[in-house]
Amino acid sequence: MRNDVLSATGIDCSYGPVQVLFGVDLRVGPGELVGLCGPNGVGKSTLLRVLSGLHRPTAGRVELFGADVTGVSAVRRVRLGLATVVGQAAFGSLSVLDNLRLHGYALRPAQAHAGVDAALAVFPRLAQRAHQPAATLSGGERQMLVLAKALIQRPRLLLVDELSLGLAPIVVGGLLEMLRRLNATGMSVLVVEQSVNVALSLVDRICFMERGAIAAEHRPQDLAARPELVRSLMLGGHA
Ligand SMILES: Nc1ncnc2c1ncn2[C@@H]1O[C@H](COP(=O)(O)OP(=O)(O)OP(=O)(O)O)[C@@H](O)[C@H]1O
Repeated sequence: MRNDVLSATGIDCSYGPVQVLFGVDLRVGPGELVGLCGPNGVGKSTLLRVLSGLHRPTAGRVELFGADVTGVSAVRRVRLGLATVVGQAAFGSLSVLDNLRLHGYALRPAQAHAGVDAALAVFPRLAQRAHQPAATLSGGERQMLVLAKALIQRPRLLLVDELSLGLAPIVVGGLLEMLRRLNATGMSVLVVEQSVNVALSLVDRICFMERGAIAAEHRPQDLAARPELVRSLMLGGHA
């Protein structure tokens, strides 16, 4: 579809001789918040790596904002408006502010400055800790820092891998609220989530992977009264 912000069609992907993605089709529309769930090892993170340009598919096509980016580098995808949030990596001995500044290195100074200010405005908690070494942040604050870094580039599409991993529910609740607010500003978001309950509380549409492909797609409201279906989709083997 022409106005999709992200469209992946027929994606195959392998690690050496082992194929892990089999003809994946996935799309994210403008302003949509889409979840990607499924059992461990089904290929969710691999798909995210393919979408962000970190791993080359063996077949298929990836389009971002209507442009074919299948063979395009991760850096050029960032320039087109894509940001990816994976893990909680930060330079522990550097301050929160320096971590953010470092992330804006590829931007013009004025742009980087404005990007850092905008990111800190989204996360006042980080602004309070701007001069603290990143190593002293809590898990939730570190997750805020990786989200804030992604925001510096002012992305139009945000890919998030495992936002809730290892975090207390109250911390996750705060991060979800942040994602909702960013989405409300018009930013499209694709989240890979291990917790189906977290995903269901957040997204407009949820895609379930099974055996390296998208096996089902639902609106959260359609799943509210179908816990058995949700369980089988999360365990795999339903298709
Ligand atoms: N760098 C790699 N080299 C070889 N195989 C890999 C590599 N990364 C992942 N795999 C394999 O590819 C398959 C898909 O892994 P992937 O991490 O994409 O799944 P996932 O759905 O994100 O899993 P999880 O929910 O546990 O993070 C798994 O069988 C995994 O062992």
